[in-house]
Amino acid sequence: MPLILASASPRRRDLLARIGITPDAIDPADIDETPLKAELPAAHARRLAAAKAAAVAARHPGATILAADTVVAVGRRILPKAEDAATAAACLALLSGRRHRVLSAVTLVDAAGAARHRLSTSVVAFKRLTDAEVAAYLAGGEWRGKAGGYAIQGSAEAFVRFLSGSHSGVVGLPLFETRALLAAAGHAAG
Ligand SMILES: Cc1cn([C@H]2C[C@H](O)[C@@H](COP(=O)(O)OP(=O)(O)OP(=O)(O)O)O2)c(=O)[nH]c1=O
Repeated sequence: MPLILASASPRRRDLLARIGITPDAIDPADIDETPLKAELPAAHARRLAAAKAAAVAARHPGATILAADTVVAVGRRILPKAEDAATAAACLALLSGRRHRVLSAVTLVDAAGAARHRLSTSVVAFKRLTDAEVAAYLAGGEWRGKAGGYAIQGSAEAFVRFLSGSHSGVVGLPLFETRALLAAAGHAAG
């Protein structure tokens, strides 16, 4: 049965390829990603992954749909996706010298329309960032479109003093959880 990746993120496509899965189609959900009032980070990631999968499933009856959502959180606070340098700078100021969580929720809707969910939680600790490090990182542009204003798959990995959890989950698609969901729906991963 066809597999649809409900994501505009090229990182998610590349991560899937690492376990030998090429989706038959890519159909981004394009839903409203605004957090609800007082919504906690894990609930937010779960809700958005489920909503992306449901929106795309409605367009592809009988297909398997895979969707994910990644959230960077400091305590109960959800950091924005950085679309401009000022937002990225504010995120980096918050992350400098402390630990944060990265929550990646994955939803798979099977051919019969049943949804299954998994959540990956990672803890990441950044070094204390100097003004020069922040300025250089902002100039590099890797933060654009990234939750929390950084991409661990790029130069920001050099800021990471400690990581516990799932590296692929921080990048956007936790491969352990994704493989389990795909296998349960009859899609063999490498
Ligand atoms: C923390 C972190 C996030 N990110 C990215 C992954 C996601 O693309 C993005 C979080 O936004 P998401 O809303 O999870 O995903 P998206 O809007 O890019 O794509 P779609 O909703 O269509 O699936 O941040 C990294 O690439 N590296 C990182 O280290």
